[in-house]
Amino acid sequence: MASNRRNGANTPKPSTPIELPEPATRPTSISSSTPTPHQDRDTTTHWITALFPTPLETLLLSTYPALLLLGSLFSTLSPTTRSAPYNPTTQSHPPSSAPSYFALKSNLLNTYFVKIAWFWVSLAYLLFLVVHPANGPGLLGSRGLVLTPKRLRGVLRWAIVTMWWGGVTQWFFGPAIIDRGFQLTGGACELASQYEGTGGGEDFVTGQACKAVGGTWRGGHDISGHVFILVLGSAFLGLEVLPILMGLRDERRVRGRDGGVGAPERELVAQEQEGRKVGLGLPLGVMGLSAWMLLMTATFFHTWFEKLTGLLVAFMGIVVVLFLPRAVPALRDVVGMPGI
Ligand SMILES: CCCCC/C=C\C/C=C\C/C=C\C/C=C\CCCC(=O)SCCNC(=O)CCNC(=O)[C@H](O)C(C)(C)COP(=O)(O)OP(=O)(O)OC[C@H]1O[C@@H](n2cnc3c(N)ncnc32)[C@H](O)[C@@H]1OP(=O)(O)O
Repeated sequence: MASNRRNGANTPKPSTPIELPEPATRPTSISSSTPTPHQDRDTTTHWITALFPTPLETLLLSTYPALLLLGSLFSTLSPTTRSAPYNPTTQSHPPSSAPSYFALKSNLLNTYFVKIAWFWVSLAYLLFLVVHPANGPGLLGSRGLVLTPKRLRGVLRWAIVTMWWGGVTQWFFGPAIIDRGFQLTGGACELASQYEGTGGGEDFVTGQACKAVGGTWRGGHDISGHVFILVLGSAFLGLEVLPILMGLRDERRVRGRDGGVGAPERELVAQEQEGRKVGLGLPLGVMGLSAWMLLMTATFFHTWFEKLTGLLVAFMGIVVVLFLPRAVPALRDVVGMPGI
């Protein structure tokens, strides 16, 4: 239904549509003109429908709530997990009675993947930008790296998503948004006895600082940082590479005048194929690991409400960077859209 409307079956076309080179998965025309009064209603409808995800994007985005539900359901139904003691303060099962290897905080994927997940997401995305031929002549080609507008806008979208990750988990003009939310909902640092009577628990305004002095970060709502970072990173990567995966935009393929592929062109085609493999391999790998760790997080850690808020805060960043520009031409002119 939504896709029919987006494809213009029922919606009158705005007067001066910008001709964007649209991949198959995008809305077909987006107006940048100032609406005249009689166009207001149509323009509003168009503005809203432009924000809707395409069917493929809906499929990608709905895997996140589905994985969270699946994990939560498994933890409720599995007799082993249900009967294992759970400590809400540490948000985990005590290691001595952990129902699975992935229920341990020290599991290898948690230590080397999730705990530094933004490094992996950034590496995968920046590599995709610099080697994949859909973004312009790439690092692996004999023509060398060309700084195309697509690459610059891609870096800008990454920078904005990175700022959202940083603001939510690291620093937001003081404590990060997760820590501020925890305190606003009544949470505080309960200090170990040796610190009592010194500065007081109020001195420790982040969960990390509190745990570092042996205190307990207790009482407020703690958004799941794991759900947040896994969803934000993998949805960003997924929505960025989807148009290239599905649209099969092959405009950089080099052909001779007769339409055939000659010897120098063959070399270029081989380089481009290498760029495609390397460029897409890491993002897809990071997405796969994220899906697995999201399932494990949903199964063994956090309450359902902490997982839900982690998901919603991640989606907020995705909507602003990847969906809002479709409806706001001024924003689109600056940050662009994936694949375009
Ligand atoms: C065209 C021009 C191109 C220009 C570019 C040029 C070249 C490009 C080429 C190459 C580029 C090369 C390099 C670029 C690469 C990078 C640049 C970017 C640099 C970086 O960017 S570098 C930053 C790295 N830095 C991170 O990336 C940190 C990520 N980190 C976090 O942001 C937090 O850490 C977070 C969100 C994870 C908070 O998490 P949290 O752990 O505190 O909180 P949560 O509420 O989720 O968990 C409560 C308790 O449950 C446990 N728990 C839950 N789920 C679990 C599970 N599934 N398994 C085991 N334990 C689990 C937890 O372990 C915790 O336990 P406990 O507190 O005791 O640890």
